[in-house]
Amino acid sequence: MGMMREDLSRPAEQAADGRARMLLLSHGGGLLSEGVQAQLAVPAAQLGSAVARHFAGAAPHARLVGALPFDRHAPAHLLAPRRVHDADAASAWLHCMAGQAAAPQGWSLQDEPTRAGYAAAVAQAVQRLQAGSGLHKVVLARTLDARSTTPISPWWLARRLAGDPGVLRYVLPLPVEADAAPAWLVGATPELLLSRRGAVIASEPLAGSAARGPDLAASEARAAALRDSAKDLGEHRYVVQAIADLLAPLCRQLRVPATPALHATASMWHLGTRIEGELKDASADGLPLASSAALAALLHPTPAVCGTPRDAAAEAIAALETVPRGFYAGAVGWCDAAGDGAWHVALRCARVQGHTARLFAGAGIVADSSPASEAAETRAKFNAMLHALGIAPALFPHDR
Ligand SMILES: C=C(O[C@@H]1C=C(C(=O)O)C=C[C@H]1O)C(=O)O
Repeated sequence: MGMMREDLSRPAEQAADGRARMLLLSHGGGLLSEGVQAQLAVPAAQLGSAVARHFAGAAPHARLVGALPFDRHAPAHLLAPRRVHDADAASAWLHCMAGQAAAPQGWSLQDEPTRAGYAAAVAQAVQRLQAGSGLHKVVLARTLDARSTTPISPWWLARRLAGDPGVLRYVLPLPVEADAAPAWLVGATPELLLSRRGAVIASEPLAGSAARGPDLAASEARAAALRDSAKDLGEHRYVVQAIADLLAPLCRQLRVPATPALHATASMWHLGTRIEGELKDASADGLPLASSAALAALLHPTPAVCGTPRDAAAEAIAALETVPRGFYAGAVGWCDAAGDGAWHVALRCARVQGHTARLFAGAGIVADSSPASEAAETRAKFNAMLHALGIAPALFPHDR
């Protein structure tokens, strides 16, 4: 079912606007892909076998790059690039492309839902969670459309997101309708879904959050409160448990720390747990180890972005959210023919198309969540992107 499609756009055009380039860049490394040789557009459940079939007989360094959408049942957007460049080349390309773009200006902002609308959706979720119907956690997101009077370059935006050692930046060209303007998902995510190198795997889920902010003492106090918060520790535990339950049967050993650590980005505190394991040697049975893409598709979406249990939470999201997530809260990454690779949760991002950047932010809701605090948390999660876009906080729609 590995659907192979030839890319029909002209290479010269691709080179000029960067449409067929995907970028991943973190403190530890990165890549820049170029061109499209083939595409894999299957849903998560079929991804492992489609990736294995795609790589049958390929050289070990051959790679797939791309993303899984939030919806497990929607097709992934994976590409076999013509070339893959290293982190230095990726960085140089970003610098060059960003340098050719002007800073967007003349912003107008529109939130959907409004803060009050979001708080109302959280209140409805809390009712469902308290009703004892078996739903334990659901992650609800909201969006903010930032419109500029001038075009927004995804490369300019990705360069503006530099400087935070706790995140991985990404620029992902998105599939669009034939006559639509090109679109990208651009972001800086702190969350590792799954990495695999040989038999060694790691996942570092985050859940439970607080804003950092400029006042150091207040920020430290919020971090200390987060570490002790029963509500946040509970919210976090669902994620760790779900990942451990899915990985344990595949591993000969799996280390799951009993308590989370504090994880910082430039604007947020999170509770994070680094899970590490070693895959069972399945090759004795003549089976290859599950690829990083197959493992990412198995875990996705975790309760950090969807909820617990997964299907009931996805249903609640479909009922309570008004804007489709698309690739927000999906997974971005790469996998090579040996199965190694890394996949990150597509958070702290904007869908950039023409003059518009649609920002997304969500928060995990549990039975004792407060609608006002969850609205404030999502507002804080917009900050990194608002700052990168050069949008003054005062422009943010007033609380309604
Ligand atoms: C959903 C988002 O973040 C996720 C939700 C978190 C939480 O509920 O505390 C924390 C980190 C992420 O796993 C987002 O940034 O949009």
